[in-house]
Amino acid sequence: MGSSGFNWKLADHPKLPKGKTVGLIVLDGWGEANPDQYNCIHVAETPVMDSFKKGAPERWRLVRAHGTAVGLPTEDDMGNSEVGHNALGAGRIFAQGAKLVDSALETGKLYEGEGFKYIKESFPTNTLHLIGLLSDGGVHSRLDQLLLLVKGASERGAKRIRVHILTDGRDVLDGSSVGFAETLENYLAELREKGVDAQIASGGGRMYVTMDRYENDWGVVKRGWDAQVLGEAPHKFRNAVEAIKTLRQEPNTSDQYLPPFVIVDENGKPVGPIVDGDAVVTFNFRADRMVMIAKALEYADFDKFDRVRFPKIRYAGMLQYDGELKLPSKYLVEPPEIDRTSGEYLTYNGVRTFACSETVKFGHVTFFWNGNRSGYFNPQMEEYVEIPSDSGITFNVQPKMKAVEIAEKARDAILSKKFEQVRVNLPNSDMVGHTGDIEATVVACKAADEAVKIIIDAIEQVGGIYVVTADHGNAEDMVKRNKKGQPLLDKNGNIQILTSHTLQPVPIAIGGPGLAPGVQFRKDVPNGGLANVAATVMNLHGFEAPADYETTLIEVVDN
Ligand SMILES: O=C(O)[C@@H](CO)OP(=O)(O)O
Ligand SMILES: [Mn+2]
Ligand SMILES: [Mn+2]
Repeated sequence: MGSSGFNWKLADHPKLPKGKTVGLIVLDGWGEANPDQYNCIHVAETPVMDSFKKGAPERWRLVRAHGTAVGLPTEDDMGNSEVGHNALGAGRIFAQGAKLVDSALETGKLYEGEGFKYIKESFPTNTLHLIGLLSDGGVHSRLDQLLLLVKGASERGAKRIRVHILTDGRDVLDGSSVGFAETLENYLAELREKGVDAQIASGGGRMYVTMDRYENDWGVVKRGWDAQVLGEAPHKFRNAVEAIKTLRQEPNTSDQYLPPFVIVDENGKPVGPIVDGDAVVTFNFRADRMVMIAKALEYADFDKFDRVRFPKIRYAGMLQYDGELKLPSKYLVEPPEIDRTSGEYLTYNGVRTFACSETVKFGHVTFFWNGNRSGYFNPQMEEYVEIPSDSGITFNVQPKMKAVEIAEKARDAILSKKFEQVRVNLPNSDMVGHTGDIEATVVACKAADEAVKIIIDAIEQVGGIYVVTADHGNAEDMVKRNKKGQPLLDKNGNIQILTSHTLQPVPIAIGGPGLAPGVQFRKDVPNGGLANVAATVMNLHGFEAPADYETTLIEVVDN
């Protein structure tokens, strides 16, 4: 029994034994697609992953990792780490942030909640600031939701609105920011005609300004703070479209890495610093890259960088980003209630867990895995190890990242026999895939494959079981395609590089000496997705999954 009185006891699996070491490997951004020159996984030497597919067809299959299979609004929504790891860890499909915000805006419920009432108190006298990612990528935020929120707020009394934009180029094509900024500018101009003083106030590229995660580099958040709150940045412009167009011409920049800028008036004064009494909304629905800025905006006690000024604001997140820290305390839309995750169950059923990745993905196999909850369920049963990531670089210059270090930590954890589950995320194919550098992504895929080898060799040694899968696609397709699947060319005849995730399914492979001989993938779950993995893994630990979990992918046949 847990402290809440809830019965966490899982039923024994009728056929599968307990106590095996299960190595659970998530390759980040590793999908299955047609083998061509833009499929970096195909181009790379990946003997280990290839052997799973070729060697044991009844223990290798594809699972869905995008759209409704992971709780996103439509089948056109690519997968991402948050929804992917949520599904992997929770074993059920929850309507995710993107969808919840859509419906809260559509029904108007967003405006009736505590969060909106709270920020609304600032409207008569002060400015409403909106900070977030400007694109239609649908991974962290969506432009249409931002426009609806601006409209809704202005109809409910917001007279002065300032938008602090973060340019994307990671979930959408590089170079598309100009268009998104134009759309927003035009919309704000319409509002100005109606008497609302609405403007873009600052900006910067998402990977260089504000949207760091897992405390990899507070300097990123500070650059955003300086521009958004203090109104200070190395670059000053009269409007955002001009800012983006100009700054993109600087060497080594892109939408993702645009330097911070502020918009100034005719006297050179910033148009929208954040001051006492203002309301602030971070409009991203996705959690990981909003937690750090939320801490800076909310915590009186804060020592990560010198804020210079800490204005007394009314701050709300689009969602609550961390369910354990209850951060931020005010929010516009209730987050998905991802409860009773597999990780929590396993701590109550004697399964000791080790989880590891490097900083940039550390929270994926801990925080996301556990339903957007930081910390341990039970520190006696769990150990989480973070390998520090390199910071201040784009990962195409270091495509091997910390794959070997992660794999060696996992290997040692497996050989120590202190854990029944050893879980890792290998970031390479995703992080390097996002840079759009095809050559480097090939190196990244090879490095990930080598890391898998280190871990499954350790599993062999202890007589354990491995489960290798991925959270969504990325490196298997690096080019934008037309409906027929042919690469699209830009005006100059160059292929259009796809930096984003994809809609592709991902592989899952099981094996190892500890796997009971008759275990194989069932044929009757053809539409299986990431949410089916949790029940599968519980089985491999010797338990039946809870009744409301998505069904297991495996069966045990007598042979
Ligand atoms: O980097 C990120 O924030 C996203 C892409 O926007 O990637 P992932 O979902 O793999 O973390
Ligand atoms: Mn991912
Ligand atoms: Mn990614």
